[in-house]
Parts: sequence; C-alpha cells; structure tokens
Amino acid sequence: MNAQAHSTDSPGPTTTENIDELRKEIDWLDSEILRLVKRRAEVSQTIGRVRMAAGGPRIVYNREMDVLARYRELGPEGRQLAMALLNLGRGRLGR
Ligand SMILES: O=C(O)C(=O)C[C@]1(C(=O)O)C=C[C@@H](O)C=C1
Repeated sequence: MNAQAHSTDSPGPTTTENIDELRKEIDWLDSEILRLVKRRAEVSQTIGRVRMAAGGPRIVYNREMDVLARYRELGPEGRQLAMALLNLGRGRLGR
C-alpha cells in the first residue's frame, strides 16, 4: 500500500458517500504515523545510548530546539507533538 493508493484528493465535493473512503485513508495514515513515530523513537534512543556511553549529555538542547522549530507551523499542538516525540526518544516507549 502506498500514499497514492490511499489518496482521496480527487476532484469533486466530499459527500457522505465517500466518508468510508476517507476513513480508510485516515486508518492508513495513522498506521504510517505510528510506524514512523516508533522508528523515530528507536533511532533517538540509539543516538542517546551511544552519546551517553561516550560521556555526552542526556539532552542536546540545540537539537531539541530544531525539532520544536520543525513543528512550530502547527501551533501549540505542534509543540505538544514535538515534545511527545522527544519524550518517546528519551525512552518512555513501552513503559
Ligand atoms: O540528536 C540527538 O542527539 C538525539 O539524541 C535525538 C533527540 C531527538 O529525539 O531528536 C533526542 C534527545 C536529544 O536531547 C536531542 C535530540
């Protein structure tokens, strides 16, 4: 499955008839987002382990500022989202 197969970004009005189709797209998007979030957490935890084993800090503020800036266009929810991603990377996954 890919993004194209799920895109309902076609011409014409959104009607109650294609709500089912749109919900399928949401279901697919959620599963992709979850997959990517889990991978991000994994990569972030790996970096953190290696950095700390080498005597580095637990938190790298300038990198965290870059992540927060990336989601700024989404407003306060973007900040919450970025913070949640950073927290997952700090090892809360599965706790
Ligand atoms: O870039 C790093 O050094 C990371 O550890 C990754 C990451 C992140 O999840 O983006 C996680 C913790 C750090 O404080 C900064 C960034």
